[in-house]
Amino acid sequence: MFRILTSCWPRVKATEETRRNVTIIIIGLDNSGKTVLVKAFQRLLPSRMGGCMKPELTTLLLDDYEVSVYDLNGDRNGREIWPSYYAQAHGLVFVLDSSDLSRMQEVKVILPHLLSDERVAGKPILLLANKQDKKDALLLRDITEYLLLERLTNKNQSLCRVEPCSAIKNRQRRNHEPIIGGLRWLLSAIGDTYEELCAHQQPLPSSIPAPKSTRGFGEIFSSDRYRAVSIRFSLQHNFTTRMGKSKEKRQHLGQHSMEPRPLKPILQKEGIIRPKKNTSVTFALDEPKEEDECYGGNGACNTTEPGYNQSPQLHMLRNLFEGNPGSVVSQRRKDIKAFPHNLYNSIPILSPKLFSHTMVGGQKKDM
Ligand SMILES: Nc1nc2c(ncn2[C@@H]2O[C@H](COP(=O)(O)OP(=O)(O)OP(=O)(O)O)[C@@H](O)[C@H]2O)c(=O)[nH]1
Ligand SMILES: [Mg+2]
Repeated sequence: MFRILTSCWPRVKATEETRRNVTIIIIGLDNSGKTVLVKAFQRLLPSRMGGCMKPELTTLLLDDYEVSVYDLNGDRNGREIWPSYYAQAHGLVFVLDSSDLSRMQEVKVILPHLLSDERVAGKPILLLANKQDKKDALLLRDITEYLLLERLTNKNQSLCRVEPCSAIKNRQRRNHEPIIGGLRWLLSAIGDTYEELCAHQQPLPSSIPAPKSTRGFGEIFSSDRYRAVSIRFSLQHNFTTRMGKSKEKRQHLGQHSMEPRPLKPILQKEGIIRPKKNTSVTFALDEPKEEDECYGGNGACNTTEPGYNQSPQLHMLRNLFEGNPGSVVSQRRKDIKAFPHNLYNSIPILSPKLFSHTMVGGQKKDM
């Protein structure tokens, strides 16, 4: 017995030595399901709680990573302290409640601020579209279109993957494959630029500032949900508002006294909500041209490989609207692999600076 243990020890030690320490933060509006998700991770993976000093901290082991996960509150006060954690995080998980249409606009306002923060820009982000078990849950393609995710992630150079999930879906492990798969993707995206991310990492401030009562990030964006849904948008207009007010003013949602309007009928009217169908939607984007690859600056492509003789925009659009199932994209086209699960849709979005424009509603829009 002793001999068996001693022979195993070098291997365990080697694993510990090669294990990478990664910090991620889990954020999103209050009630989106962050804590339930963390509990699911704790059930599914070897884990350690942060103890009484840091109740928001959980440590997970997955693959070659030891992951410190901070579950941050999403209410108004909680949002004020998110920024204290940005510089320490290697990557982010943003959780949204796919069924809470009345708060989608809040998410839409928060995300650009989050992704453009200099402590966040360029870091990989996993967006978990939670509560897919609810019958009103929005489809992934509607969420990504509405939140302008492709544009946002390109602009801020952040790799982003959107994963539909249900944190409370019954407890069998296979039902949680989307969240484990999503976490794996996040870790591997972090692993690809680990040294660079570590070089910019800063430790948590010794004391996290208490939320101020002055008007801050949390207050601007967490104002009452019915005001938030009064913003109108349309696919044709790239979801910009039509209120004729200045951009800055439009972002301060609370300033408008428009009648609250339910979001779902607007989405339906604008053709954004399509019949519910669990088809997969995948973006497949290339990195900028390498010597031996196609898609030069002029968009020309000489390869004869099947499926590669189309512009990246068209390819992306085809995947988006024809719902090519079952493919997943890693950072380069040549690394595209079979998608490991088919329980839910998935939209991995890869966004090195690739496009000067995007296709929305069949129209070319400048970025
Ligand atoms: N139907 C359904 N309910 C869920 C799911 N995930 C979480 N919930 C419920 O949503 C509510 C909020 O979940 P929490 O995990 O506490 O939300 P949170 O994001 O941590 O909220 P804050 O800590 O306040 O920011 C709870 O009642 C959960 O049971 C899900 O996938 N489906
Ligand atoms: Mg919570």
